[in-house]
Amino acid sequence: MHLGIGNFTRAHQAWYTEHAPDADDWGIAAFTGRRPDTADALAPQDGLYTLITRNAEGDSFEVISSISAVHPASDTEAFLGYLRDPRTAIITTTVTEAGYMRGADGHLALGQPDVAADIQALAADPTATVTTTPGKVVGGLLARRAAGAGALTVLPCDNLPDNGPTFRAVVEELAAQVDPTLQQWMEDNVSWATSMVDRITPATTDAEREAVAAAEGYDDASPVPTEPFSEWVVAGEFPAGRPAWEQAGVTVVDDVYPFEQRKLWMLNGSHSLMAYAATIVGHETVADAMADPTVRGWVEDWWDVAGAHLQVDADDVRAYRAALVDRFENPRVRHLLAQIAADGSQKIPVRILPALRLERAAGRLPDGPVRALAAWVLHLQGHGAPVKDARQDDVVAAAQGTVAEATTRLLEMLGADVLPDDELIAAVAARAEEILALEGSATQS
Ligand SMILES: NC(=O)c1ccc[n+]([C@@H]2O[C@H](COP(=O)([O-])OP(=O)(O)OC[C@H]3O[C@@H](n4cnc5c(N)ncnc54)[C@H](O)[C@@H]3O)[C@@H](O)[C@H]2O)c1
Ligand SMILES: O=P(O)(O)OC[C@@H](O)[C@@H](O)[C@H](O)[C@H](O)CO
Repeated sequence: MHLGIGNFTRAHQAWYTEHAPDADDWGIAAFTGRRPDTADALAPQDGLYTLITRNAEGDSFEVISSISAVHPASDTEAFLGYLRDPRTAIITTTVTEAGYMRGADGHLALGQPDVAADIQALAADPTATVTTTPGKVVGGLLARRAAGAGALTVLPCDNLPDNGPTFRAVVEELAAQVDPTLQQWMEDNVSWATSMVDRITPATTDAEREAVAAAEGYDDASPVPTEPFSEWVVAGEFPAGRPAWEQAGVTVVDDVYPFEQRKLWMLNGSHSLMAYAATIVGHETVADAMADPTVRGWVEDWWDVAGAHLQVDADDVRAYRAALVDRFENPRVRHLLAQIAADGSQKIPVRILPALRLERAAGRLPDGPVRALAAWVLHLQGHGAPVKDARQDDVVAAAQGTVAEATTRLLEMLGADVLPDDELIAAVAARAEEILALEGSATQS
């Protein structure tokens, strides 16, 4: 089962499952996370869609058939039905960082209205329709326990550090409010796996639909564009089995952390930096931003800092960084910075602030992470990409006033992995001024 079908899972988990040698034994029953769009588009195509791999030299097209059913998020009957079936072995998720429903303290946001409503609904009726992902999983596991359908694995595939334990914590916290007896059953029956996922997968536009029609001669309402590179690193137990993913290129390890830290800081960190800073300068896509020597210099500044703290050897960091340049410069992957900019309140704390905290602890204040933070503050003040955030009202309110005031409030609000101090605040304000001096310059040339 997959929760949160969108473009990424169709370029990644579904692609690995398609290419596993035992693919015929497996199928993915996918649910959208909130809106029914993807289910509406894919159901008439029997879950089939075209994956467009965009090489610098041209496109290749592949029909993916590993998604055997697609349901809207609201289809509770189907959802519980799969979990009552012992053949369901794995729940994967791509519900975005915001979908984990965590508060600033990292725990389940119990006061959040959707979370509170799910707890109330499940306590009254364990088969109730609920809307948050932790709520759905608790309802699903209650149904699985009642059906005696046995063990399974939960395998999150979102860009979050420690996504397995993180997801486990919010599910257990919600379960404790609904039915504390589920805890022991989960301990005996649920394996929480962790994964690092990587494949740059932009949103679909009409250009992709037209490309499929022109090259392949059929209409696909929902093709997925992606890059040639793909990586999936997985740790965990699969008591009910899994596709032979390792034969399709998945790396199975005991500890995902070094892979995840490298990817979240180097790739996603520089993505966030560009999403805020380069949209202020006037760029629209990652490739445009990378072609601007000033922005490229900002990215290199960030990589110098982030790379120095990774738990992988220096040669590996160099190779990863060189590969990222090629991936970001791929002219055929049109990855909109505005898409990456969403939900900074969930991303900045895991992509940028850990390296900044390490630098502050060592008495340093390097430009790379300070500039990324400054650019996010400016973004929240209305510069560059439009603000779209799971904590929209809170972050926009906190960002009022001067950059110094805004930065202080935002760092305090984020739970202070990095505490605001005078020197840091002055540095953020100085980097912000430099970025603002270039506002709109790319669109004026
Ligand atoms: N696109 C990429 O390049 C990429 C690469 C690696 C990892 N990811 C991970 O996959 C996630 C989804 O990316 P995508 O490109 O498929 O996006 P998408 O917009 O195509 O799909 C997002 C899915 O998440 C659901 N969703 C959104 N907010 C939710 C919420 N608050 N609660 C529950 N469900 C919610 C949506 O309904 C949809 O089903 C990302 O947030 C990221 O964590 C994406
Ligand atoms: O998908 P998000 O919103 O978590 O982050 C936006 C991008 O940084 C991200 O999608 C990358 O393209 C991806 O993580 C590459 O594997």
